Amino acid sequence: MDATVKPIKNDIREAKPVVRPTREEAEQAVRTLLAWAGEDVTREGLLETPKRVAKAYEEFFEGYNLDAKEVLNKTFRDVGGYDDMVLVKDIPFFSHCEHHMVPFVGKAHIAYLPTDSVVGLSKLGRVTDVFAKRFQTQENLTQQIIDAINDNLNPRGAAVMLEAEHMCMSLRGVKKHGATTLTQRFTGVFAEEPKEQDRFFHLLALQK
Ligand SMILES: Nc1nc2c(ncn2[C@@H]2O[C@H](COP(=O)(O)OP(=O)(O)OP(=O)(O)O)[C@@H](O)[C@H]2O)c(=O)[nH]1
Ligand SMILES: [Zn+2]
Repeated sequence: MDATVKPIKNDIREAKPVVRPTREEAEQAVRTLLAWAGEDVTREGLLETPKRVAKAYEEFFEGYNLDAKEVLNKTFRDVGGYDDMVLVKDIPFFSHCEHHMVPFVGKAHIAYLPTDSVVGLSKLGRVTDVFAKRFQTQENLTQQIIDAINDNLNPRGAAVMLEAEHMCMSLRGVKKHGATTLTQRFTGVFAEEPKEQDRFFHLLALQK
């Protein structure tokens, strides 16, 4: 495979290879946008900006190089037979809206009911970033997180809720600053038994 052709990991769209432009082409695209916005791209303050933006993009979108399977492949059995709900709430994340390429920022709440093993708690934050650090819709992000948990942990049930503010709704367009979007997905026992969903919501509502 050509070095510039990379499949997107953990994505149903991964069947289609992605041809990546060179870094120089990416930097040139930044210059084009600056000039289109009305800037003089030769002024001193902007000379290094294309390079900085490319570097920032490598960080914002590193999820395309990450693999959820690798994040979730290490599990532990030595938890005294614990098989009740594990919930990590208020996981901060930011992603970028695929429609406007501006951030949406919020918190993820992720729960699962283990079968016979658990995963390191930090990995739920890491798997959120595997998918958040891509161009996304909030719905797709929610679905990808829960799919990764189900595919890799085989839990009795999983629940994912995201709450986020979309800058494309706050800073431009409709300009509804402070509006929060909630998305949620339940699978397994959480989908089948309302009592389990209620427990999830109850634990989410508990004050620290
Ligand atoms: N469902 C969903 N919509 C999103 C998300 N992020 C942004 N959007 C919406 O995507 C829509 C794109 O609408 P368009 O009419 O194609 O684009 P637009 O003219 O820029 O729309 P406005 O934002 O209304 O100005 C907007 O309504 C956004 O609010 C997301 O994560 N999920
Ligand atoms: Zn948007």
